[in-house]
Amino acid sequence: MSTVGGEIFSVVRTDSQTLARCGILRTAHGIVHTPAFMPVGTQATIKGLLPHLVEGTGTEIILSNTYHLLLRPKPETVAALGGLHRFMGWHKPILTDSGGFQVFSLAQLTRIEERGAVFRSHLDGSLVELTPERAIEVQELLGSDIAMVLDHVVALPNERSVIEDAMERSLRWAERCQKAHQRKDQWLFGIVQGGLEPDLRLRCVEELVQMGFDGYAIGGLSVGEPPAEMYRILDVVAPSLPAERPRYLMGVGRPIDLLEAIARGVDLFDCVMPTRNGRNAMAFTEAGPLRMRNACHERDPRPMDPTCPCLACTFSRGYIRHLFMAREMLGPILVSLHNIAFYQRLLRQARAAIEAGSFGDFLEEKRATWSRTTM
Ligand SMILES: O[C@H]1CC(F)(F)C[C@@H]1O
Ligand SMILES: [Zn+2]
Repeated sequence: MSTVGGEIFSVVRTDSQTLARCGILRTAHGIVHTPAFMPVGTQATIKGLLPHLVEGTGTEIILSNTYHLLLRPKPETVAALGGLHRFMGWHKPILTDSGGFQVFSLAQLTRIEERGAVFRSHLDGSLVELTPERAIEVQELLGSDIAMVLDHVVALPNERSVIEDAMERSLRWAERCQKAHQRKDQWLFGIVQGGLEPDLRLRCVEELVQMGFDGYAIGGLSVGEPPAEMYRILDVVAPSLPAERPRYLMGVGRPIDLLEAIARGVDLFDCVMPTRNGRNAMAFTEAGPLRMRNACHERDPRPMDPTCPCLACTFSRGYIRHLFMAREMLGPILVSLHNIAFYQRLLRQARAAIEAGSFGDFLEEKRATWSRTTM
C-alpha cells in the first residue's frame, strides 16, 4: 500500500437511481474528481497540445504508456531528466499503464514465458524483455502517481482455455509486481482479466482483492466485442470490486460507453478516441459527430459546438475545415482540444447528475439523444 497521504479514495456521493458514484482520488500530485477521464499521452505528450491547453479542458489526470517510453527515450533517460512530470511539464496526476496491452498489439514476434514477455521493438526490431519486475521498475523510474501491474492480454474472441491460462498467468505476475513495488508515493492497481467469461472474471477479482491493491482496473474489454457484451461483463465485475477503491475501465471508450460504465459503478477511464478522432477531423458535439472535412462546412460560420466553451469553438467550422483541407497542423490540434473538452464537460455533467441523485435520468436522456448517432 502506498503512503501518499491518507486514504487513496473516498466515495462522496452515490446516485439514487444507479450504481454511479462521485469520489475523490488522492495522489502525490493532487486530487482527481471521479468519475474522471484520462486523455492518452502515449509518448509523454497529448499529441499536439501544450500542458496549459490540456489543463484548460478540466483534465485532472493523464495517461502515459510504459511500452513506448520503455523503447524511447527509455525510462532511465526520463528519470535523469527529473521524471515524467518535469519531463513533459505536467504537474498534476499521471497514470502509467504497464505495457501489457501494447506488447500484444504493437510489438512483433511477442513470446510469452512465465518469466515475462519477450518481443522485438516495433521501432528497430531490437529484442526487448518485459517482466513484471521490469514493468514496475520502469514505472517507478518514470515516477507516475499510479502504476499498473503487467498482465497477459489475449486477443478476443478466444478459446476459454487460452483466456483462463492468460488470466492465471496475469495473477502470478500481479503478485510479482506487488513484491517488486517499492515507491511509497505511487499507487499500484491490479488488473482484472478473464475475457467475456463471468466466472473467470469473478475468480480474478477474488484473487486480486485477496492480494490487496490500491485500485482495480478492468482490462481486456472494448477489444472488438459488441457494447452489450462489455456492459454484461461490467454488470458482474464492477459491483464485485471493493466499493472503497477506485475502479478503472481501461481503454474505454465512446461517450455513451463512459456513461453506461459509470451507471455500473466505474470511476476512471482512458481512451485515445477523442484525440485520435480529433486528428482525423472527427469532432464530438452534443448533437452528434461532425466530419470537419465535409463540404457542408465550407462556409459555415458557426463553431463546431455552440454550447462548447473551448478555444477551438471560437473559430468557425469553415476555418477548421480549411485547416484540414490545407493539411495545416492547427486542424488536428484544435479538434483534439475540442474533443477532450467535450469528454471533460460530459463527465462534469455526469458528476453533477450523480450529486443530484438523477444519473439514471441523465443516462436515459443521452441514450435517446445519441441513439440516432454513433456517440
Ligand atoms: O503534450 C503536452 C501536454 C501534456 F500535458 F500532456 C504534457 C505535454 O507536454
Ligand atoms: Zn469546443
